[in-house]
Amino acid sequence: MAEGQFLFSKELDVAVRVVHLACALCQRVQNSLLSSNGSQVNSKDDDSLVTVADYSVQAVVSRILSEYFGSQNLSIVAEEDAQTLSKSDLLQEVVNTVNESISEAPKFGLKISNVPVGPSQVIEAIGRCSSSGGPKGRHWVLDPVDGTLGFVRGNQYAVALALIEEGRVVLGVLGCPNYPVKKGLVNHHHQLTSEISSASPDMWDKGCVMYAKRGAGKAWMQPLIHGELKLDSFESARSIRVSSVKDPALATLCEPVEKANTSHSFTEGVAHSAGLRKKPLRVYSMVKYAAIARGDAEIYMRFARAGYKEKIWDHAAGVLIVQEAGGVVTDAGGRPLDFSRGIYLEGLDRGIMACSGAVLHEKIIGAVDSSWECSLL
Ligand SMILES: Nc1ncnc2c1ncn2[C@@H]1O[C@H](COP(=O)(O)O)[C@@H](OP(=O)(O)O)[C@H]1O
Ligand SMILES: [Mg+2]
Repeated sequence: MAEGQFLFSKELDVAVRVVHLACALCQRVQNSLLSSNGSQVNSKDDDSLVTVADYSVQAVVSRILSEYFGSQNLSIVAEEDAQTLSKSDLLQEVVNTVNESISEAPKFGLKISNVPVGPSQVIEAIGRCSSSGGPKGRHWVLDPVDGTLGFVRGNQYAVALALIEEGRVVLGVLGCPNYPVKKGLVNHHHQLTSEISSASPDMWDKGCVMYAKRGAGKAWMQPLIHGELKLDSFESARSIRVSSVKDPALATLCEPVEKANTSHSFTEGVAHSAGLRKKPLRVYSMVKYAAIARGDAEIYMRFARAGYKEKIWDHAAGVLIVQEAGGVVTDAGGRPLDFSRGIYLEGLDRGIMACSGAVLHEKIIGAVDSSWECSLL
């Protein structure tokens, strides 16, 4: 048996279970939010949104990782900030949501003390996630709700948890509660199937959790569990693989929905010059990486405005899953993304591109270079 097989086994097991638990939490909050006119949403100082789900997932993940791996030397890099929550009118609802989620942890095979927590413990759990990562040691990286805008709009979002060791991503887990395992991202009419999937007796119609371990050469997908089912083993996991399409004319490009987060006009020019013919799929969150890893799309491009610094929690889990599923992820200069330099992807050359294989990747890199000179980016 390969020596690396057992490396990070416990970490992966806990991370997958905790992401399942977090997805269940998010689904409840998203349902209640959509029926209550957004009373569970605040704006942050940078005008982005934060919800009860963002804070609650961060608190639950922090408590469970501390329980399993000890709080002493635990380093967690995550998006939400305890001080902002302590002043927010969402605090009580967050406390209730955290307690509700922790009480169902056994269903996900997680053991954690079920004594209800109060506001100060929730704030402490969130505050524990203020590590800034770096090149040495082990760091968990969490985006509790990636694509918060998609989340509040009843659309796609993801829960993303990764483990970085000595500056390299070694585990990636991505929960995609509105990405049905069976139906995929688009229907027969090429329309996004992003609305919340309706109740169905078939578990493969539900959202999914994907995961990968560095060096395994494989990535996996499981359906979310619902109702009285328990997550006892990982038998329901199937391996996923990137698409084998090499012809740009047949390739699908994924990109952010928000024009503030990428230059749609630049990527349109690149796509045209590389010979892409299909309409791009605009999708919120790291579900774009999931779509590449599953073979539902071939290319993900992201060109943020000059001066914006990409954060590691928006990429770590997705990048590893795409790579282990057979894809290639680099910056626009063809270099690997550097997760070793703190909370930002420092030194990123222009933009990010994830492709299903080397042939398309090379064509896209070439098209970026030829389009760059004429662009105003
Ligand atoms: N100006 C900007 N350019 C690029 N990305 C941005 C941005 N402002 C915010 N983001 C990031 O884009 C993420 C959403 O990605 P996408 O556009 O692919 O759906 C946000 O994650 P959160 O929703 O977790 O805050 C946020 O971190
Ligand atoms: Mg994010």
